[in-house]
Amino acid sequence: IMHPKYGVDSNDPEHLDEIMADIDKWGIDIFEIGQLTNNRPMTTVTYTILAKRDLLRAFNICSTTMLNYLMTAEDHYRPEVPYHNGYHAADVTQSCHVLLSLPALENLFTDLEILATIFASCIHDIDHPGFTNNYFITTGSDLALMYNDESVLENHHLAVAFKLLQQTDCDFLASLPTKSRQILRRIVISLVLATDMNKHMDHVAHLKTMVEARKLSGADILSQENYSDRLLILQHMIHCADLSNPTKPLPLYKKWTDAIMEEFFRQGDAERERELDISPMCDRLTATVEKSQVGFIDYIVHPLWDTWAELVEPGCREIIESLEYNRDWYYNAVP
Ligand SMILES: COc1ccc(/C(C)=N\OCC(=O)N2C[C@H](C)O[C@@H](C)C2)cc1OC1CCCC1
Ligand SMILES: [Zn+2]
Repeated sequence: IMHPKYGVDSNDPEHLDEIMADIDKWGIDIFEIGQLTNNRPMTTVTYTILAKRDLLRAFNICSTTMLNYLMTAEDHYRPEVPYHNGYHAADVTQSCHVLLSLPALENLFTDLEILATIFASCIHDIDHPGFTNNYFITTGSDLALMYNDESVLENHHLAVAFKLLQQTDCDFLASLPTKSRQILRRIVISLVLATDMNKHMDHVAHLKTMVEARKLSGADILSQENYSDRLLILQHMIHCADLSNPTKPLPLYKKWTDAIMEEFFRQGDAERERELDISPMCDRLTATVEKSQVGFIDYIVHPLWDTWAELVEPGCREIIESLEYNRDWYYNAVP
């Protein structure tokens, strides 16, 4: 069967063609893609990237099965959640796609590792309820009970994503040899668990150590051999993509900020309602949005991207410049 060019139908195919021409570029407008595809940004972006990278052919993946899985997965993101919905999944997937194409990483990863990274990105927040791990732990939720308070949401995203493969005509990995399936599953689990903010500091430290060690030994940081180093780079990559909003063109970044703040404020409303302590930055009555973004960039996003930039230099100089421009904009916007 023939499928639409980007896997989904559009109310304005010419306009979609124009936008999708930028699929390899940092700063593509994910919101516009969603509007042109009846809220299917994740399916559109992921299918286009897999097809463009020839991964469907490389692994003999049937397009219909792939689209069945992607649509079903996208249906398991919650549209009523302001930030952690299908738009964020599409954004992180497309961002990883661009980072995978950085010159410094050329020929480093196998097709299976690339397929695993794209798959992990598009499902990494699936069925996200719009509250933080801490909220589920503090309120003694079933989810926290299920996962013993350890990376609660990230474990849930993985369980949901792999369970969906069992739905009729959704197992796009059916044609992979068992060994490949096992390797892919291991990488996907490792990458989604790496998006847990609790692991952030360890991550940055671990990558810094690796970069320093490689510099001292004079070895080419990005040579093929070491599997665990390649996995570490992919973990850092998806974490960078997950925290890439402040590095995007300002109009997009501001939309992401509005979305995350509304999501955090709804959590704050629930905490106020339940007479719990209101989490940091979650109180809509006292929040300082601009100041919080400056702190987020200075303490979390900039150090993360600085470490990444050292690894792939000079590949993400523009991204860092955009981050620093945006930081100054929010700094000057502080009332
Ligand atoms: C565009 O802005 C954001 C985009 C994404 C996020 C997410 C999903 N996680 O980010 C890390 C996080 O949740 N943190 C853990 C703890 C709540 O302390 C924080 C400083 C960092 C947060 C964004 O901004 C936040 C941070 C400053 C105001 C709201
Ligand atoms: Zn995420």
